[in-house]
Amino acid sequence: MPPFFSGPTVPAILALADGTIFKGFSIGAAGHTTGEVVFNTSMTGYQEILTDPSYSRQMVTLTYPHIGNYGINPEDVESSKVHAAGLIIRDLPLVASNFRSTQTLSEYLKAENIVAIAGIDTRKLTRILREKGAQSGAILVGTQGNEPSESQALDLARSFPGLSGMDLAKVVTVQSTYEFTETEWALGEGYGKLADASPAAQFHVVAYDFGVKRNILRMLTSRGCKVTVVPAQTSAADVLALNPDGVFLSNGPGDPQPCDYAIAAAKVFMEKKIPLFGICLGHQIMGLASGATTLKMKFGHHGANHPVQDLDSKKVMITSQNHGFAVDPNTLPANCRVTHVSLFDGSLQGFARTDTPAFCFQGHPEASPGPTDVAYLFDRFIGLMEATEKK
Ligand SMILES: NC(=O)CC[C@H](N)C(=O)O
Repeated sequence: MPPFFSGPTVPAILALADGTIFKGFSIGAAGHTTGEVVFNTSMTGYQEILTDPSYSRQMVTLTYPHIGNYGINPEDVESSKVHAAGLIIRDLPLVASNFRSTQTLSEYLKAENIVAIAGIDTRKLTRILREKGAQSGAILVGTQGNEPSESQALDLARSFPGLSGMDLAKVVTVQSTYEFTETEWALGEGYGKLADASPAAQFHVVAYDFGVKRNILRMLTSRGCKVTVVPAQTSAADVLALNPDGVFLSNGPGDPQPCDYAIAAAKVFMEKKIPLFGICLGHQIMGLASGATTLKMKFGHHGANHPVQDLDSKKVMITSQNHGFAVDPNTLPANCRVTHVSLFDGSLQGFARTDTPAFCFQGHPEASPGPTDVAYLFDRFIGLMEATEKK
C-alpha cells in the first residue's frame, strides 16, 4: 500500500516513450491519457497549474511530494477547466485542509475527467526527464484488482508525436470577443484589498487569448485597463478597429512557430507602433514577428523558483516559469534589446524593441502560482501606453 493512502486503490501505470514503467494507483478518471511529460518544481499552486491552458497536451509531475493537501476551491483556477493532460504525484494526503476548500483533489480530477496517478517515485521520474529531456508518455488506469497492460501503456506513450509543430493556441482560445471585468481584488476581503478598489478604466487593452491565464487579465484591469479579450485568430485590422491603447499577447500551449496568424498580427502592431506586451507564448510570437527563431528546450522551465536577472537594474528576481520553447537570443535582430536572462541556464527571458513601444517576458509576471517580483512589467506596459500618443 502506498504511504498516506487508505482504502481500495485502482492500479495505474505511467509509461515513458524511453521504455520506463512506473507503477502506482489512480487518483482521477478511468481510462488513459497521453502527452508530453514535464516536471514542475512549485511547492504550491497545483490548481493554477492544472488549469493553466499552457499545459494543454502536457502531463505534469510535481516535485513537491504532497499534492492535494489544501484541497480545491473555486477561486484559484486560471481558466474554466483543467487543461493539463494528466497529473503525476508522489502522495495524495488523506486530509484536504483549508478553510477555502470545497472539494478534494481526487474528487476534482474525477469530475474534470482527468487521468492521474499517485504513489510513484517522482524524484526518479524527474531525474529521467532532466537527463533525457521532456518526453512523450501515457498513464493507463486498470480496474480494481487488475493491473493495466505495460505493453499497451508503452504503445500509448509512443503514439504521442511531441509538441513540436503543434499549434494549440487556436484550439484553446476563446470562441468570441468579450470584456473581462474581474480585478485582482474582486475576490474580496481576505485577499488584502477591498472589493471596490478597482480604478476607473484609463486605457483600452485588446488581449489576444492564446490560452490566457485569468490573473494576467486581473492584473491589467486592476491597473485601470478596460480589457477586451479576442480569439487567437483575430486579424490585426479587426483589433485596430477596436481602437486600443495597447495590445497584449498572452501565454498559451504548443509550439509558437505554426501560429502564423498571430505572428502576422504582431508584425502589424509593431509597424504601427502600438504599445505591445507579450508574456510567454506572446513573447515567443513577438520574437518570431521580429525576425528571430524559436527552439525546443531540453526539459523547459516549469516552477515558481527560477532566478532571472533584469539587465537594466541588475536585480535578480525569483520568477514563475512554464515554457518548453524559447526564443534563440543569437537570432535576435539589432532592433531587439535583451532585457532579462535566466540565471539557471542563461536563456533569453525578455527583450524590448528599440524602434517601437513593444516588450515581452518569457516567464510569468502574473505569478500564478509564484512570487510577484516581476509584477512591475505590468506597470511598464501602463507607462508605455501613457507615453504613446494615440493616433
Ligand atoms: N506558458 C506559455 O505560454 C508556454 C509557451 C509555449 N507553449 C512553450 O511551451 O514554450
